Amino acid sequence: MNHERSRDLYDRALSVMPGGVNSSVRATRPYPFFVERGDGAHVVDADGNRYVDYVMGYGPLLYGHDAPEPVQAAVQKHSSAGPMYGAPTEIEVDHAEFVARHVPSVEMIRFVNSGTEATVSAVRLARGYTGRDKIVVMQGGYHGAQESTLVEGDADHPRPSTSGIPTEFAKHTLPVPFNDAEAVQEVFEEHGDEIAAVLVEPILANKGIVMPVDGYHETLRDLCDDHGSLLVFDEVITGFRVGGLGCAQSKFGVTPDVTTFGKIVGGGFPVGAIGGKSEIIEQFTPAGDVFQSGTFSGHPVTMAAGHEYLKYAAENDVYEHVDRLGEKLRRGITEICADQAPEYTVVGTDSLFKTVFTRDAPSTLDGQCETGCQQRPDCPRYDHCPKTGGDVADAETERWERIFWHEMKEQGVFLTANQFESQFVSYAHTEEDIEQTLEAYKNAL
Ligand SMILES: Cc1ncc(COP(=O)(O)O)c(C=O)c1O
Ligand SMILES: N[C@H](C=O)CCC(=O)O
Repeated sequence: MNHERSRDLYDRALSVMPGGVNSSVRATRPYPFFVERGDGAHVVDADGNRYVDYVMGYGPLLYGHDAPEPVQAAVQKHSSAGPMYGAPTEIEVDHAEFVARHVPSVEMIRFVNSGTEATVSAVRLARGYTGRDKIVVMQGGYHGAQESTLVEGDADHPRPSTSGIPTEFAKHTLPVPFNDAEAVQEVFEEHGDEIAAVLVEPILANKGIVMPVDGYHETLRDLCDDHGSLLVFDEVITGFRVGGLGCAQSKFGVTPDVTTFGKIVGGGFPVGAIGGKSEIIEQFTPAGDVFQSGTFSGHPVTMAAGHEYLKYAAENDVYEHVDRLGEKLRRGITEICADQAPEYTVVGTDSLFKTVFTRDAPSTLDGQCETGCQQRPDCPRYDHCPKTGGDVADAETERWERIFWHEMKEQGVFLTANQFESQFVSYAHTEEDIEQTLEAYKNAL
């Protein structure tokens, strides 16, 4: 493939943008391809190369690059009618009502502009509501570019995971290993009456894809109830992707006090949201005294796109389609791995998928699970499935980034460029795309 124009654009970008990009994950080595346009499930780069796209904007694009006609019409209508006012609009109410109707934990919602803004506001809300400072997070969890959660280490020795965050800030954050009930119980024994919230992605979706083991979310729910802390599900990735319109909380049958959203709820436009019980969400200003505000919040174009996105999903076979193709991909890749790379583990659920380049040979070689990792105890590879962020951090990340990702790209398949980011099937993907992708996996692996 020829990438000359992308290389030239990257040269120009490097002199005016740090690392040549506006978000770190885009800086693939030796240089990223620059996208000219999307087309259904595909993207076309500046050199005219076409790829089957599983990055899907890192998750928002449930329909691929051609939104259904009602979405496009609503976006055009609202952009030509304003596009914004600094005053409330009916479409914000429509969208809030829709989300509240479908997501078990949501009675009220505040829309913001990014997933990061949603989790920042959720943490402030939890602290304001409980009058406590500490939050529990999962090692390997990701909640955007915010001070309270860019923290690594463990509950005894938390430290900022990036420069620019005062060490003092990190002492209010208690990281625990995902899926380890004992570890979080111990933290509650020691700090129970100081903990404002447990903030957790219901599925770790920024560290490979790690499913919760049976009973883990129930344990978190019980601990929060017993200690007067809030359970916050960060559904920025899983929201309206896993578990359909009820989100991951309906799939797992555990209702958090607060849910953060982003990505799909904005229909491809910048968005975030914090939803939950009225009694809690009403602590936000101006109803309550936890300050929260934003010039672009509830932007009519975003609200219209998000609302039509979700309405279309409610009225069509969207989740049936993306989940079926997701399963087909996971099964196909699992079969290829069983044959060519049995030490690798296929993970994911619904329309999420990833291959974790696990280093150790599996403890059981006589059968791969059929649909990728669902953390089912009866699966022959249950022990081998990643259970924590640390299990994925140990995978062969260099092999993914330096070799595999490039091989796939050269065969016309655009995957997320590191071992940790999820990949997404959209409504625009076809059986033919899946076949092409599996053929590429076969060659690349
Ligand atoms: C689970 C989760 N929370 C929060 C965020 C932050 O969202 P944004 O990038 O829109 O700020 C992301 C992704 O970036 C995410 O995956
Ligand atoms: N991990 C992030 C969200 O899911 C990747 C998107 C980004 O930060 O650009």
